[in-house]
Amino acid sequence: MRICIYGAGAIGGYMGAKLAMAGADVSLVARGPHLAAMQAHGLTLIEGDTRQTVPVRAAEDPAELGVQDYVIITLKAHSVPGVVDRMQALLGPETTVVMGVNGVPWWYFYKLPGPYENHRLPSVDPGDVQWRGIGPERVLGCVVYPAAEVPEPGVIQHIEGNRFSLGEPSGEKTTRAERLSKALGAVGLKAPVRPAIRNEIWVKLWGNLSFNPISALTGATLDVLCTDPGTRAVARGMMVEAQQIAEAVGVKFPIDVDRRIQGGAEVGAHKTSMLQDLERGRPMEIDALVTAVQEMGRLVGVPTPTIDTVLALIQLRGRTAGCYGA
Ligand SMILES: NC(=O)C1=CN([C@@H]2O[C@H](COP(=O)(O)OP(=O)(O)OC[C@H]3O[C@@H](n4cnc5c(N)ncnc54)[C@H](OP(=O)(O)O)[C@@H]3O)[C@@H](O)[C@H]2O)C=CC1
Ligand SMILES: CC(C)(CO)C(=O)C(=O)O
Repeated sequence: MRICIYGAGAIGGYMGAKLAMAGADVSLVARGPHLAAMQAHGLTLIEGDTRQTVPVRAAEDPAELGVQDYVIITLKAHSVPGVVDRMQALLGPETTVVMGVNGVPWWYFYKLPGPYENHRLPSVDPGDVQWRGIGPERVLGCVVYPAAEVPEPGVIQHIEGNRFSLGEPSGEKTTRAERLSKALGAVGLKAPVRPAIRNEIWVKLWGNLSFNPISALTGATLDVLCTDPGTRAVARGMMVEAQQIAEAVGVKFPIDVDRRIQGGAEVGAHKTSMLQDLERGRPMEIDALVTAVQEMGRLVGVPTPTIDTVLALIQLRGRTAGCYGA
């Protein structure tokens, strides 16, 4: 089984290292000093007290890697449209593409029974570039739970978690999903196949939608922003609006808003990825995490006053910092 990880940074590097250490046929697409370090010295994974280095097949140009059975995309959401052309070298008629990316996925409405079936989301897929160039029929949905970082080029620091939930947009149990689940399970990752992956996408998104921009606007860590009465109320307001939107498109939440905020508080003094990106002057994942939810609200007719306010603030914050927009 040939697996290529496209965007082998923190999350893709973690997954890639686990696969490579177990002898799987895995290759990595990366760039810059991180790619150069992996090519020269291999990929190092630090997990707890263990530090292991493994040789990996890594390239910037996917054409060097050939057609794959699975392409696992672990880029930031805003980076995916720009690589669709290059990715074609990895895609054959049977290739499955796993979207290991936070936020509302561009394929969201594919095979979703109801009035919005096959609706497109310009905020995450401008010009339908992914819909046309990857194709929703190739897609296996994924919710990424582990936390990881790249402390220096060629090195992945695993922080916590090992679950990558998988699910077909149609909810069907398929051989391609089961095969990947087994392959990831065999290397020490958890990859359950879910019958309703969108439910899980929203539970994760609840936090990213609200905690991430609030942390970037305030500089606060999760423990603080989830317990400060003012920011907690803002997060709660965003999440309640999001719940109304999600339920309007058939999502069922297994927990309530307050339990989800409590979960965020329990993560502790952790900076969200959006705050980290802002501090490092890197592009922020605003559109997949927040703008797309506003767009879905407009689509289903749910007002989003709290989301609109926070989105306006974080977009301007991102622009003034050179981390968002043109
Ligand atoms: N890190 C985490 O703990 C978690 C992340 N996620 C989600 O997972 C996804 C991936 O995040 P994460 O792993 O942190 O991101 P990273 O930025 O660490 O990884 C993405 C990698 O792709 C590389 N890349 C970008 N564009 C290209 C390109 N055109 N060609 C080749 N390589 C490219 C980046 O290089 P460069 O650095 O040069 O841009 C980087 O090494 C995001 O959606 C994130 O929100 C979800 C849960 C936790
Ligand atoms: C820390 C957490 C869970 C916040 O929602 C996250 O996923 C992120 O930082 O992107």
